[in-house]
Amino acid sequence: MEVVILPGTKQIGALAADAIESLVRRKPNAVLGLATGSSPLPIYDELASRYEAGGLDFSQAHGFALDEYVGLEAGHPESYREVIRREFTNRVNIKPDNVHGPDGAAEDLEAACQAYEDAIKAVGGVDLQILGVGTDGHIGFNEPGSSLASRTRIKTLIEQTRKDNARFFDSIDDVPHHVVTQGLGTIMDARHVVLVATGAQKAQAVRDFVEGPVAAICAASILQMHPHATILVDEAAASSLKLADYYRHTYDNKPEWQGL
Ligand SMILES: N[C@@H]1[C@@H](O)[C@H](O)[C@@H](COP(=O)(O)O)O[C@@H]1O
Repeated sequence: MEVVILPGTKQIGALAADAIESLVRRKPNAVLGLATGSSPLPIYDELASRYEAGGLDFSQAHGFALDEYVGLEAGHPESYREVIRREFTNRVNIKPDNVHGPDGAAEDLEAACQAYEDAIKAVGGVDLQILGVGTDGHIGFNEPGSSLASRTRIKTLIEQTRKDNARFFDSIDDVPHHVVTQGLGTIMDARHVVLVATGAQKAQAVRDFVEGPVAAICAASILQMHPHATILVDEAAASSLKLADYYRHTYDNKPEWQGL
């Protein structure tokens, strides 16, 4: 796990975009794992401006969303399918048919979750998975207690997550209780994961998953077992890390050829 402490969201967006740009240049049909929430927005903004400036081509790339609410009608502006479209895929030249999300409106959710796993496998798996983290340490919608080996499935949201996400809805009553999410096992299959956390409200979760034990009570801690996990944090989100100085020293002295 590599922890990179950066001054702010602009630098975080640029560094993550560098990793995605070099992947897409190396492998034009790269498979990107796309996350919602506010944390990845600087990455999407940066990728959209690099695309507009010319030279960054997503025409052969694929995108797979992490998760989705259950029970929102198709086209609901806060369904993650719409959010991903609005915040990222509509702003670059990725083909709409190449962008997928778990189907939270399916009649048979279990079959839809299996079909999603199959679709990811069919394109060869995710090359780079973008992640945020919830205040309770969830990634995707893998709430505390999620099996560390879980696959795409239905989950029930913890009240705190519904409160955290209520800002996107008219009221907390409109936030669904159920979601479908890639499992921790699914996320762990991605070849590179890049997690972004910013702001003091994430400091505890960051400390728990980076420096605490690997445990289902803090789902993101499974990333300690990932061979290529990059954690991009601002100073506020890094403020509770015991080894912050070591992470800074390591990154400052990193050989350039290593990349992210
Ligand atoms: N399912 C999403 C997560 O993928 C995201 O990481 C989390 C944090 O969001 P934010 O980045 O807005 O804090 O929110 C939601 O619960």
